[in-house]
Amino acid sequence: ELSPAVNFALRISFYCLLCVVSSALTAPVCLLVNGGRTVKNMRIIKTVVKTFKYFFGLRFEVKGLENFKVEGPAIIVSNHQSILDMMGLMEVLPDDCVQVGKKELMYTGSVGLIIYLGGVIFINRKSTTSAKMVMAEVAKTMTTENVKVWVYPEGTRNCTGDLLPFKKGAFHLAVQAQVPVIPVVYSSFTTFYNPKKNLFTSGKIKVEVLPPIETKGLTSDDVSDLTDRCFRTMRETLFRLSGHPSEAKESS
Ligand SMILES: CCCCC/C=C\C/C=C\CCCCCCCC(=O)SCCNC(=O)CCNC(=O)[C@H](O)C(C)(C)COP(=O)(O)OP(=O)(O)OC[C@H]1O[C@@H](n2cnc3c(N)ncnc32)[C@H](O)[C@@H]1OP(=O)(O)O
Ligand SMILES: CCCCCCCC/C=C\CCCCCCCC(=O)OC[C@@H](O)COP(=O)(O)O
Repeated sequence: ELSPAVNFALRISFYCLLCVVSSALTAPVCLLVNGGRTVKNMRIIKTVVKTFKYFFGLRFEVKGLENFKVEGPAIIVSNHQSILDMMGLMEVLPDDCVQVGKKELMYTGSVGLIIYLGGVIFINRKSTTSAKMVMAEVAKTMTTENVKVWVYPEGTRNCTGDLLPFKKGAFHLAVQAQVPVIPVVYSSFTTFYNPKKNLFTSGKIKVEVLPPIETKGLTSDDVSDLTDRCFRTMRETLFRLSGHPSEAKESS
């Protein structure tokens, strides 16, 4: 029998290998079908990534997909626990939706290439000014190009079973473009995935797409309130989905 540490390392290495190999095989398909960097490639990437869950015994139980059916663009915000999130992302990703990612992801070989081809917007987290400039540009183009933008407002991975405080970029973006915010919550992975405990087994992930929060008429003065409201709703949902109702009560 393998030790938990070896078992964990093998499973994570296999996940990374799957990502690297699938990206190398999918990139030429994206180039042939769509000719270059475009959000249309996300449909191809999604089809491939949706098969990954079977290798790891993961099941997704999704509710509220109808909440994505808003007219035109929107900002989607969700909790970010692990590199495994890419499976959960592709499980629910609506058409014409790009993600905001850290620019370091560009330098991960074939994975960087596929992420680039899928139209991911890269930001430099070390420079607030440049990140804000990129986000302001996105606010302009998302309306003209009719795309949704997926942001992880915690700004980094966090697998503690709770949320980190939200950064405000996504909410500035929503107010600048006057588009709704759609929160998406994934239940905590902690029962089946915990790198500190070398835990990575099969498991079930509950996903809930919450009703859109309108931003029409809001100004930059309202961004903090909008951020807080979204944070509270998502935290309550996270605890409800993950089975920690007492903590949800304490936070309200
Ligand atoms: C086929 C096989 C495939 C194999 C599988 C592989 C992959 C699948 C394919 C594709 C999927 C790719 C998915 C990629 C996911 C990547 C996920 C990530 O990388 S998460 C990390 C990066 N994302 C983020 O950081 C987003 C969240 N962060 C923010 O929104 C931040 O606010 C920020 C804009 C980045 C700026 O952050 P910074 O820390 O520098 O500053 P603050 O947030 O503290 O803000 C300072 C200050 O400025 C105000 N502010 C912020 N933004 C704006 C704005 N746009 N306009 C005006 N003002 C702004 C903010 O309010 C603060 O002011 P104050 O404190 O007064 O409120
Ligand atoms: C030639 C270079 C070769 C490098 C090989 C690297 C191989 C990488 C392999 C697999 C990675 C698959 C992961 C898919 C994308 C994951 C996106 C992601 O989850 O990024 C983390 C980011 O959101 C937050 O970063 P931090 O938590 O702040 O850190």
